[in-house]
Amino acid sequence: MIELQHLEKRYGPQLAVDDLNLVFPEGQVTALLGPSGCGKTTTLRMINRLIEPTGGRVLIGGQDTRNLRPEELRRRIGYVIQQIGLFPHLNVAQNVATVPDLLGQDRNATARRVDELLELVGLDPELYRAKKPSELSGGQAQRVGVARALAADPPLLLMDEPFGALDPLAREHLQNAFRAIQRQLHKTVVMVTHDIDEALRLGDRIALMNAGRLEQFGTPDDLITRPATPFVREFLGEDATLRQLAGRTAAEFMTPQTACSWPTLPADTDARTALSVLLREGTDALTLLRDGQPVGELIWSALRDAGRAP
Ligand SMILES: Nc1ncnc2c1ncn2[C@@H]1O[C@H](COP(=O)(O)OP(=O)(O)OP(=O)(O)O)[C@@H](O)[C@H]1O
Repeated sequence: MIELQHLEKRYGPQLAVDDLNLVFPEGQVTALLGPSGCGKTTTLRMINRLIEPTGGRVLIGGQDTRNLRPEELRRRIGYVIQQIGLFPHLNVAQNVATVPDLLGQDRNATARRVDELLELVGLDPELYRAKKPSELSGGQAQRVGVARALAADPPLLLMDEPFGALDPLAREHLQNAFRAIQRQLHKTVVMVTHDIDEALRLGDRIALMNAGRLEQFGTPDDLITRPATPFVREFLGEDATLRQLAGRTAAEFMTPQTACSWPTLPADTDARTALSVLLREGTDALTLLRDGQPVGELIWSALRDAGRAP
């Protein structure tokens, strides 16, 4: 568990992070969401001491991080950034093995682990193990970055816009891969994003920040249906998907289907509520009912695509 207590970062007169108090739940993904410049990255980097706070403290497993050496701390915490930072002269396997090698772990065990991780992120080890970063697409390099962060099996993972700079299709693939990995590994993840859609889809919890302060901490459902402040309502209101769903029913987005394969919901439920139920259930679809009978399937992508330009 990671706990921020009165965390503060001051740059001259400016407070980039202002008295932030937060507990990131164990085994869950928390999305740090908010507009550009609100302090998301600064907050993330204070957790692994890439940035030193000017006030307050960070506790990891109850231990004050000021009492740990920064290098030691960083080895225990996986870190994924958008500019992946793979070592260009090392091949994929060597990149993934960086931390286990640094820790002097058994070479054979590491080689097996590298292959497992490459499979987990959807890269065939036979094909990719020996490739150099320059031979990878952006999406493949991001996958290697995720595998590398998982290689030392850290209980904590910090991710800064990990799927940014990818085209929408590659981004969605990698988001799905991440969801599948997380279902298996249950890491405690803090993920910075400015993308509402991504925070709703991947976050078990969302911490919405504004000007260095916390506006709301809650489940995606909490933020959509119970915004704590006008800022939260307005920020989520900017999301194209949520805007398109306003005033419409779930039935308008369903595909006819008489089988009952998913959690159920009445077909005349309003579409925003249906979205929040989908997020809460963590499934890809819901079965819609009329008079207790299945009439259709509401798939996540149908709701999301409502907000995308044709
Ligand atoms: N080294 C620095 N010196 C001075 N000001 C800084 C420094 N780093 C960040 N800031 C300021 O602190 C504030 C928070 O920056 P931060 O990078 O944490 O925001 P962010 O929410 O991650 O933004 P973005 O989504 O654009 O990356 C910004 O106003 C930024 O200009």
